[in-house]
Amino acid sequence: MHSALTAVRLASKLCQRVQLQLKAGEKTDKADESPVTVADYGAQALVAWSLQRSLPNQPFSMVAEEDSVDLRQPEGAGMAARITAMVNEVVSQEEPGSQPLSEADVLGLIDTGGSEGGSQGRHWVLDPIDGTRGFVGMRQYAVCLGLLDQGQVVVGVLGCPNLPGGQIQDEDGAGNSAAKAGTDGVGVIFAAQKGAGSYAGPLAGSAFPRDRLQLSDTQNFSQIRFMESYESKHSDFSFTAKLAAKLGVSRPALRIDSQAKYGALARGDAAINLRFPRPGYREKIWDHAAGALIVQEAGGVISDASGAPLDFGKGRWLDLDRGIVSATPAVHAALLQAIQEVSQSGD
Ligand SMILES: Nc1ncnc2c1ncn2[C@@H]1O[C@H](COP(=O)(O)O)[C@@H](O)[C@H]1OP(=O)(O)O
Ligand SMILES: [Mg+2]
Ligand SMILES: [Mg+2]
Ligand SMILES: [Mg+2]
Repeated sequence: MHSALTAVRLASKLCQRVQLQLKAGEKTDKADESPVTVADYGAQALVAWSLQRSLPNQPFSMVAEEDSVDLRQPEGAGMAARITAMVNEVVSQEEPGSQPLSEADVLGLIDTGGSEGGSQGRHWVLDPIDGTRGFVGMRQYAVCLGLLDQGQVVVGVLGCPNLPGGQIQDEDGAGNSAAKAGTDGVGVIFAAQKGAGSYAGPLAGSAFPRDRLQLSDTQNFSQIRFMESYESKHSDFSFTAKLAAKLGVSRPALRIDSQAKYGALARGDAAINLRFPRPGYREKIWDHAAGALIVQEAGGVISDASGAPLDFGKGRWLDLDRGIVSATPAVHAALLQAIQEVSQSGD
């Protein structure tokens, strides 16, 4: 757990610096049209560097989102140099006097994320920046690190540099319009260990997060609200609006990017998190592993749209029925019922 916290904090530091300096043109779009920035790559390299340094005698396997293929093309050379410089800036602060990493070292670190994972052995699961669109748009994003042991998530850590430390009250108070990283009380780290609970605390500093998260269940649908993606292309807002109406949830949706939603759910900012991507979209394990454990250890429930638990031991992808839903237990049960009814009604 200590190594995961350290790795996420270092990567978050790099992301915060890059977000402050974001320049147009330093973003590429992958084949699936999702953006990727110097910070996505840099954060992935730093997490690999930090974990290997903290745990030198353990076999290292990591399932992570990015790879260095585009950076090894001639067009990627400038970006690779910039990433190497960013990574070295953080490394030299962490380990003063150390030999700087070469570009080849950094590309090699990024490529340690190519593991297939699975139901055997231990594998780190990393999304170096979840919510890259939020990152580029100066909204929410999260550095997400999980540890799989025999196919089960046993550790989950989320670094959320732009998340307010207190509960989000109003819909646009979610840091969506103004990233205030570094200002007082902004920046939260969530951590969970299987069987040992979920905790939240300040991202800054190095203290173990101390606030134990325990969800209180409710059936009061007129009071609760749900969360969903900020990006309409990531989830079907018309379906979620029908679900909310069916449940009697009248408060407007809280729309924020990334797995910061899972942290927000675990601390009670909202009672439901809904995600219904377009048909054919394949969910990846790094988009949910850390957040799922944080929700479960706080007393929440997460499943696919049919109620089946998520199986993180099947490789890089999740195999599931339509969407992913998480909520407090009684609300989750009502939600599954509502999903069936709204799907059957066909309107
Ligand atoms: N077309 C898509 N549909 C659904 N999710 C997507 C799509 N493209 C990228 N994502 C991923 O969805 C997650 C963001 O969800 P949300 O909108 O709820 O924050 C991210 O992991 C993002 O990837 P990435 O990690 O590259 O940002
Ligand atoms: Mg991406
Ligand atoms: Mg992601
Ligand atoms: Mg990502």
